[in-house]
Amino acid sequence: MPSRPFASSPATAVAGDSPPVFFSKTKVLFLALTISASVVIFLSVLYFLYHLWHSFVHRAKTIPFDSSAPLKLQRFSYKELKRATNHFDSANIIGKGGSGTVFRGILRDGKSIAIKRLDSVSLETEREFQNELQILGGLRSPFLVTLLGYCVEKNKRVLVYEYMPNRSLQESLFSDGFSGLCWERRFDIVLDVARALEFLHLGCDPPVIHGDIKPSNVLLDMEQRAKISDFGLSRIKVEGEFGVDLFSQELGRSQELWKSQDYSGTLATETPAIGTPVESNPEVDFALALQASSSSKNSRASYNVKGLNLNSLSYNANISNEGDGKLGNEKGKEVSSLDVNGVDWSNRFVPYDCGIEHSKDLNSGAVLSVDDGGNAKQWGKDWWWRQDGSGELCSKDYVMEWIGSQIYPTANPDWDEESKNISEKANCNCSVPLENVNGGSKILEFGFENPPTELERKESKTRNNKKKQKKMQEWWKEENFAEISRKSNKAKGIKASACSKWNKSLQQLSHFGLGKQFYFLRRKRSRQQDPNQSDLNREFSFRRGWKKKNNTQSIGSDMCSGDLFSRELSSTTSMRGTLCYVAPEYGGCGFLMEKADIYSLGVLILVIVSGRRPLHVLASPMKLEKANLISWCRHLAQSGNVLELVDERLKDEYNKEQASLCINLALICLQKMPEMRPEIGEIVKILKGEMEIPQIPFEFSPSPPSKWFSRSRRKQKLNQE
Ligand SMILES: Nc1ncnc2c1ncn2[C@@H]1O[C@H](COP(=O)(O)OP(=O)(O)OP(=O)(O)O)[C@@H](O)[C@H]1O
Repeated sequence: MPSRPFASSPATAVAGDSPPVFFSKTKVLFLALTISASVVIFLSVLYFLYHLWHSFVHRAKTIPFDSSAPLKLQRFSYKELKRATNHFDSANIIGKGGSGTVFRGILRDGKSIAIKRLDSVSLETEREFQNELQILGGLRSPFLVTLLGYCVEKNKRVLVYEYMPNRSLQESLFSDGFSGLCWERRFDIVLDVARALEFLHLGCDPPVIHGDIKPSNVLLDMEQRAKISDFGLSRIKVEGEFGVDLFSQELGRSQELWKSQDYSGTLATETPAIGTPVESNPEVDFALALQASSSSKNSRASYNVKGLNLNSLSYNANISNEGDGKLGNEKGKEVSSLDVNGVDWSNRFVPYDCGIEHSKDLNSGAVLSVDDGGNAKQWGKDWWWRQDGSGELCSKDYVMEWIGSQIYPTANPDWDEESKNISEKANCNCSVPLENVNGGSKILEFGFENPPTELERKESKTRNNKKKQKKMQEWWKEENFAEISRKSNKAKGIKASACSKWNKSLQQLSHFGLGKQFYFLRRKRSRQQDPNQSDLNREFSFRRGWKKKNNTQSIGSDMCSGDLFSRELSSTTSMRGTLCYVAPEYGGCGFLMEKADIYSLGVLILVIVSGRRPLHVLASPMKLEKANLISWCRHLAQSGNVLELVDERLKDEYNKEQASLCINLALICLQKMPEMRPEIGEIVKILKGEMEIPQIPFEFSPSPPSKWFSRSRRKQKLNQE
């Protein structure tokens, strides 16, 4: 049987029948496809690699806030911290700030820690607590104090830091017990602080603005290298050029609500004390204050702050419901989350045990829109604009009034003839604070918080002090005539706004009486709150408002705060920063920008080099020209003798070249126009000797009366204005 021939396969048939052209066409097509696919793949890989490289390069430069990452901070129990500090024994107190007391503690493993226990839970402290956790908690740098953890239990708020054995620069420079710092250390500290700011401004993405650079926030480690701390007032620069903080918007708003609804409770409900009396404040920054008062108003640029998820209303309401200010017991609720430019803060919350509930409305993407022309009634708008000076007086005004009240109604022991001799002795040490010179009680006369009693007034009369006071008043009035008229017009304008009791009171008074009025208003208010509490036992902090004076003398800033006034100019919704260190353009009314930190750095450099406080009123009026460190420095720069500013305690043991570099650099940082101040990167380079220092500008600020600032010249200046 013949075998069945194999049927030819179609392929064979095709191969056999088709012309070779078909084959070549397919081949070409196949080849083309392969090549183009490979090219696409190659390009994609190339693109991917480029992206990888690009992000790697960027990552190397900055530390992005990984907002989605939960905080890697240890949560301590209150019990644990209590044990570490021996029941918060006063013997373990290492410092006291505006918001709380700092204790030294030792953990079970023997590690030393610093524990900051907030005095009370108010909206202010809450904001600062959160700021500290969310900003400092997310940053690691050898130039920043490390935040190790926190404790949140009921109404207790505690922050745990690495322990800095040499405490603060404030103590090293001004405390009697400290031997002082040699020049090399001082220069290193200047460089360390500059590098810390370099890290915050340039090394972080988005940049962080510290907002409160001052000696008590510069802590020293074992080797006396500096690290900066206290991020309670810091801001993350998130939107365009404006520094926006995480909490002030909502808390500012909440505070308004809180005040208006007059909640009762154990939580501090005090209005942020603005322009209220200062208990023991021996120092006044004339030049800065006047300079601040004369600087132009902040611009009212329109902008948006998007996606601010606010639940402080519910937070607020929750507190109010509780009545006693205690917070409930719900777990894992966030205090707030902020979504700005894609930055989602929702995961960066402190897991609270307390009943802080989400507000559905607010968390469903509420948008805070700040637009000058717009009519949007979103959250925070009222607060924002009030802060900008459209309704309430801003810190500049308060500073003016404060100075007026200082010169006008009080007997100032600093200008006392009799105290001259004592202080002259004290002047040997150029940084002897006033309280050391005159004794603690005398300070009360100087301060704003404690106007002189009848007895003190009589005493001051017998000392024939009036003449000098009058002289000062005249000088001050003359110096600020234009400003006063402007302000009184403004006060009339405020009448219409009917903003608050404060403003109503303001318009009824002449400018010089305002300080006094603040005092009485405040006094009345505090008595209403606690009739048994003596005003003398309280002290004023701009940051915290009135607070009870702690009898325990700690080594901290309270104790050595000769610059009591420079201690705190608030973290209230309308005033932030520390007077004498705060930039004039900011002054609590403007937007916190990097250049505000640069200004504070300028003041700090002068303080470090001179070993003096920014404002150091000595006992003789003749010394007033030296009272204001900044204006004295400017004066010395004009006469080409900046080295006179160097701390006398250093004798001749300092590097003259470095010292004049520091002073000149400080002068550049202290320019009124923020744009004229150098960037932090340049400052670091200048300090390292990698860049030439720019030419020193001469920027004059109003100065106290002295031989070198004649009356005719002042009048001329006024006319020019
Ligand atoms: N980590 C720390 N290690 C050692 N001492 C510390 C530490 N943190 C704070 N202190 C001390 O406690 C003092 C008070 O610090 P705190 O930050 O509470 O207040 P402040 O900066 O003086 O004022 P404010 O908080 O009102 O700005 C500091 O001046 C310092 O002496």
